[in-house]
Amino acid sequence: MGKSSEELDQTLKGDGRQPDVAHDISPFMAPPRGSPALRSAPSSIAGVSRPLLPPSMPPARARAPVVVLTGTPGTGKTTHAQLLQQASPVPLQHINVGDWVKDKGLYQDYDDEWQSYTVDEDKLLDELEPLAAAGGIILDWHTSDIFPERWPDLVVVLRCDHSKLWDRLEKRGYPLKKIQENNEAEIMEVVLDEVRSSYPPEIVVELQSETTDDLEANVARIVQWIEAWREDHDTSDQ
Ligand SMILES: Nc1ncnc2c1ncn2[C@@H]1O[C@H](COP(=O)(O)OP(=O)(O)OP(=O)(O)O)[C@@H](O)[C@H]1O
Repeated sequence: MGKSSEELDQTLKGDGRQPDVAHDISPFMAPPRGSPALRSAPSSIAGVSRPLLPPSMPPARARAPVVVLTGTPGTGKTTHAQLLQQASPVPLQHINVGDWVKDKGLYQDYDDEWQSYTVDEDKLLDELEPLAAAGGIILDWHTSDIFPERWPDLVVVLRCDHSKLWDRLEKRGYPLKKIQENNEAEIMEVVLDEVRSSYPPEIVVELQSETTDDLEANVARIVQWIEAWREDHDTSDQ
């Protein structure tokens, strides 16, 4: 069933990576690309804001869902994606979109000052379109509002207390300016705002990602959602 705390610890310790240019593809550091107006803050972010429900009228198109895992850099998207991939009852391809952009050259240029790539959104969407249509993917990125509304079956926004987030980003060796930008973005709920203005509320869920318990509970919950999605889609005879 769930992972032992030892295994979870191992997953978490395993991060230890150095700052990677792929993780510099940050909407918070790049020159503004239509960043959303900061609307009034949603209510409490403590815990889950709404029940995680399967879609009621699913399109019969895929054997497995498209799950978007988003959140400010450092909130735990990749860690969740890796564990979800292992725990999922259906095969899911984990796409770290930042890495894709870098590896496949899906960018226009690199901004030295902001240490950030300017993503070529058209190229990126063209690359991802067939995968999204086939289903069975986890899209792991801090920018989620460029994905067409029809793509995701579930959008998970990970949240983290800003002081914890600061520590995580500091451990990565991010420059102070970049830590501040991302920290402020988390406080101002920039990603959550983007998601809320891009996708229907019934497919959006906000989850805390501060502890290993959160991590384990979140993954278990998404797995449950996938089970429900499968039943809804009756994938048994495909
Ligand atoms: N729920 C959690 N509990 C404890 N530590 C966590 C949790 N989620 C993530 N972490 C730790 O925080 C760090 C950042 O996690 P991770 O790389 O998964 O974030 P990310 O959102 O994918 O970042 P980026 O957008 O920059 O790729 C890692 O060291 C990871 O182990």
